[in-house]
Amino acid sequence: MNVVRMDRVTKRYGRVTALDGVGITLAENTIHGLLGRNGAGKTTVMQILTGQRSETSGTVEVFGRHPYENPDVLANVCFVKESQRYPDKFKVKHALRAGGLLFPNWDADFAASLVAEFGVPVNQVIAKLSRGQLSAVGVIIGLASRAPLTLFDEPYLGLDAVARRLFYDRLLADYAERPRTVVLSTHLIDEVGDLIEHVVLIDQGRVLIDADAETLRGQTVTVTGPADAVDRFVAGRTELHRERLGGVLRVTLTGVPERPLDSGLDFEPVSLQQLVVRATQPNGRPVAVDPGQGRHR
Ligand SMILES: Nc1ncnc2c1ncn2[C@@H]1O[C@H](COP(=O)(O)OP(=O)(O)OP(=O)(O)O)[C@@H](O)[C@H]1O
Repeated sequence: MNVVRMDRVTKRYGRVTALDGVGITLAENTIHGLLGRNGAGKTTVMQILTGQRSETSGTVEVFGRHPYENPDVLANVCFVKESQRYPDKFKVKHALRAGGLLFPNWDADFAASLVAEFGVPVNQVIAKLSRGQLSAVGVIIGLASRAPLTLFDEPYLGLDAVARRLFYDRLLADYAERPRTVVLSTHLIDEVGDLIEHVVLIDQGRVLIDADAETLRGQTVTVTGPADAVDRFVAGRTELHRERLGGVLRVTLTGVPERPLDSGLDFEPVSLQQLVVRATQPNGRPVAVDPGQGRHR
């Protein structure tokens, strides 16, 4: 079942077209990576899905209904963002209590264990927390909400590497026991590469890639070799990027299920981060990859 459906969604802010005909479906019980360069439109997508902004045109459905001012939909949605604001005098414990009131699946024991693991002072006024502690509060609320649709818009930017690892580990462990639909928007792609089951890559307001992560990883390679031999191999395939150094050509391709033996060409695997960089850098080329539904091991 799909939890989210966006069809031909456009969002304009005055003269700026932030989203330009976006079509996305997010499957139930899947961890999605919502990736793209600065200003690509990721936050706008998440704001529309969580009823914080309305689309200029197109169709938006979350759990089958439009999310805007729809309490039935929004009770099942948790949106955690880096710039999250809290009332001035709120202490951490107040934010956690609010989480318990807002989210039907809230797990107070889980929240308490995360507070201890992240070392967040619950009696501290939120405005006086360090940047990392503030990020930890968002992450704790996102995890303990157990919302059927949980979106994280880079809320862990303030966390140090150890705390980020803790977040990824707790997310994966909890998700394995209680699957839900998660959207992670991040620029730390290598760090979340193993978590992501489905990739949505947005560039300049358009969806470039919407594909099962495992398939994408397995079918994306960089081929290097003599220019004419590489050109013969890549003919008719979907190119993400090419660079030429003298007589040597290096092309990153997707949709390559098998590497031919004895071709005299060199095939290198491509990480998700490399793929995103190559697909979105100015001489990268848009790709269309068949969407598939993946699940964790
Ligand atoms: N309130 C606004 N008014 C005008 N333009 C806006 C507004 N919010 C976003 N934009 C523009 O819409 C585009 C998409 O912005 P958005 O915040 O969705 O990108 P993003 O992918 O989340 O970027 P980042 O990775 O930098 O957070 C950008 O060009 C941005 O400048």
